[in-house]
Amino acid sequence: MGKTQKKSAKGRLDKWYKLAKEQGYRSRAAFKLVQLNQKFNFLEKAKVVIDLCAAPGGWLQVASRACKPGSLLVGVDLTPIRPVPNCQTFVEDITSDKCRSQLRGILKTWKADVVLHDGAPNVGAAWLQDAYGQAELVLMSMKLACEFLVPGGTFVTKVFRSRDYNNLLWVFKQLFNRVDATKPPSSRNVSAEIFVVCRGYKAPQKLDPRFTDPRTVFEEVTEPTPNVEAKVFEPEKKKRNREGYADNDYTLHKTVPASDFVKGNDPIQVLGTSAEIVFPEEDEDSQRLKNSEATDEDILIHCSDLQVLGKKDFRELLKWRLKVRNELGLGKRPETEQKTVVEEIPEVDEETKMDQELQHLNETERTKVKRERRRANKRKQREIIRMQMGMEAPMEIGMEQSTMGDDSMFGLSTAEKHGLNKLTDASTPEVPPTEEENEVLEENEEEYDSEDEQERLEAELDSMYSQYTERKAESDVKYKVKRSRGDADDEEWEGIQEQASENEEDEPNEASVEEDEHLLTSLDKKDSGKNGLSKKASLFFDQDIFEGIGNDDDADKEIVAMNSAAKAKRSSAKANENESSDEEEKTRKGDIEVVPPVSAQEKEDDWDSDSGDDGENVDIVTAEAMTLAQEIASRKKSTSELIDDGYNRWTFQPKDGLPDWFVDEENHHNKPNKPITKEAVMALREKMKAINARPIKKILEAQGRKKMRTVRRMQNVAKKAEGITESGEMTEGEKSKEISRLMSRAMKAKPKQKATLVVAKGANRGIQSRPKGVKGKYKMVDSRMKKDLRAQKRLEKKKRK
Ligand SMILES: C[S@@+](CC[C@H](N)C(=O)[O-])C[C@H]1O[C@@H](n2cnc3c(N)ncnc32)[C@H](O)[C@@H]1O
Repeated sequence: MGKTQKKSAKGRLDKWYKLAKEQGYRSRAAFKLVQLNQKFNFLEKAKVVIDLCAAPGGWLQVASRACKPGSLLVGVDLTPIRPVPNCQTFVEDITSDKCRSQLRGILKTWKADVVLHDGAPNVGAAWLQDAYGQAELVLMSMKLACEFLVPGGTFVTKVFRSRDYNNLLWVFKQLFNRVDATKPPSSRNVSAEIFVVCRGYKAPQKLDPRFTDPRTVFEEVTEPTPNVEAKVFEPEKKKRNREGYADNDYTLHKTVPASDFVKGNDPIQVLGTSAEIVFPEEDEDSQRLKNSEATDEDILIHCSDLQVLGKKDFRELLKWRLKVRNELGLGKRPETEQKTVVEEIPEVDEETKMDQELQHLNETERTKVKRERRRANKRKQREIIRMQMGMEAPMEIGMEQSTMGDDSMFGLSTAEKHGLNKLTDASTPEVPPTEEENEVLEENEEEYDSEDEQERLEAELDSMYSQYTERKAESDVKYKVKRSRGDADDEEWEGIQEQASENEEDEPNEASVEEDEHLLTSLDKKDSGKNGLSKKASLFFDQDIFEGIGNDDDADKEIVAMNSAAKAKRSSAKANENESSDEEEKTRKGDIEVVPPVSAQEKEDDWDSDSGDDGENVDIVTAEAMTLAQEIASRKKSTSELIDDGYNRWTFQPKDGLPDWFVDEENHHNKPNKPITKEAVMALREKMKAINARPIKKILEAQGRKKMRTVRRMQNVAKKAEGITESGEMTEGEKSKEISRLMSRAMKAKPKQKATLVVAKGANRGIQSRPKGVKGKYKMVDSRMKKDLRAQKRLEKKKRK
């Protein structure tokens, strides 16, 4: 960087040239489109692309690689283009009517998503003339683009920085929503070319002919006095006042040494008239400036092309100049210079008036849009309230599932937009907002600053989420099952003990009562010689923190008393059944029993009593539950271990006040990873196999019906047999014969009525009703079926032989 690039034949063979060779592009220009597309992303979505002035075809190659397969790519140029895969090309002058009709013939009723234009008349010695010719060509290409572009389409063109540059830009802005001028890195600095990407074609019903008439567009605008300050400080606003290259001075690329810019008294003049600030090696001061700490990469980039800088960049350069002036010991800026900077930009010309008018119009438009948005929000809110009151179904207000994606009300993006970013931003470091962001923020603040508004939005968010879950449950059975299972799981996990006592309400399980009692007893005994505690436990309880616990631990005693009372209640129930034990009798007397440490055997008994019949009939359906069940059954885990396991980082996660969608997401993703064993999985599989092996309900019902029919038949036979035995007309032999005949008839299943097969051909082809002449059950078949059957029989016969 810094070195002036020479526009010599050797200079052309730069890295882009080599890269183009390497990647098989026909021209180094291809990289310009690659880089433009990287920045603005217009090719990926395009289905129809027109490349005006396409020879030798580099841009067409890029388009054919970037667009979707099957896209229509058309290239036109004065010179023939060698065939490019997936592209159609023809030779024509883009300014001619023939070109237009040929394009129409290829595109038929289609419209182009992107129109590219990289045309340039052969820039020779007569620069001024050629520059005008190029600007005219651009205008013609724009005219063609307007005819073929879809609304919202993109037009990419190359423009030379000349007198007409600003006029062209002004026209583009009238026809497109966004106009960006840029110089891709692969475009040589010495070249005056600049690329303009115009997005969002407004597609006016009638194109004002003045926009495409070179005489009107390039009409001279008289500039009373050149205003360099305006160029630097208001480059966007004052673009139309730029006079391009000075008369009789057609040097395309003016450079100025950095030392001149820094030492000089009129930096603004320099910035307004030069194309590049260079750091020549022979200039000691410039080199010092280059190596200065204040000179970062951004500054070097700004210096390399002043023509594409904006207001902010110019300010940065001026700030940098001040810094390095101090470093060079040049001190403060001379008075005159300071004056220049603060000086007000003179306004008053007609152009400024037009600008002001335009600004005013824009302002009015913005206010209108804002008002409409606010109204739409209010309407939506009213509709939601109506819906919540059951006055309207969600579909009636157009909240379909499709809107429930990222952009939906509970999508994070929307939530953030509506000021709910607190939820997601907690850990994000604060980044100072840019000017544009500030504007947006201010707008948002204006609209959503009140707390009521936030609450309303949250309520809206919640209600839409519940609708979403309902819809999801309706359409997704799996989700329904999962949710119903999940609801049970969703109850806050309060540890195993609490859950157990919840289940049994005021009947705490015996093991837990004894655990508590045992703990207290152990604590009691701590002072009196730590009986019953292991050495490790004794050491643990020896710590200062436990001092005095054993003496006045009323709370714990209260717990034990409560547990004992519950136990007493249960014991009395048992006593009624004459099954009272000694222990229970003691409890009935109201004693707070001091239980000796539980021995291994007693512990085992605990397990036995735990697995008692009063437990709920729990169905184990997950591998985690099966693992736990096996551990309990095989006594790998004790009660206290289970309780300990119940306390983890998920145990006391507060869920109050959190929105449902957030809690659902948490339940889905943030959950304990409970261990499972291979045995548990196998056991579960076996269980499922056994369940699957059971006959299904319908079969069971059919079997039952059959049984019932047989019983009824037998009852009938019994009645008839009674009649036969009582009859006096028959001999004993005849009677028994008749009865056994009746019996065998009743036992015989009625032969199934066979269906008549009717071939669907001739008059029977495609009929919906009963075929003529067919009685009873029938089945429509095609001739093929019968033939297949015959073939099968033949084969079987053959095998038997
Ligand atoms: C810089 S080249 C285009 C390079 C091309 N984009 C690529 O990537 O290979 C400029 C082209 O514009 C063409 N051109 C100039 N005036 C034209 C016109 N009136 N109609 C059609 N093509 C024109 C020239 O023939 C030349 O091939």
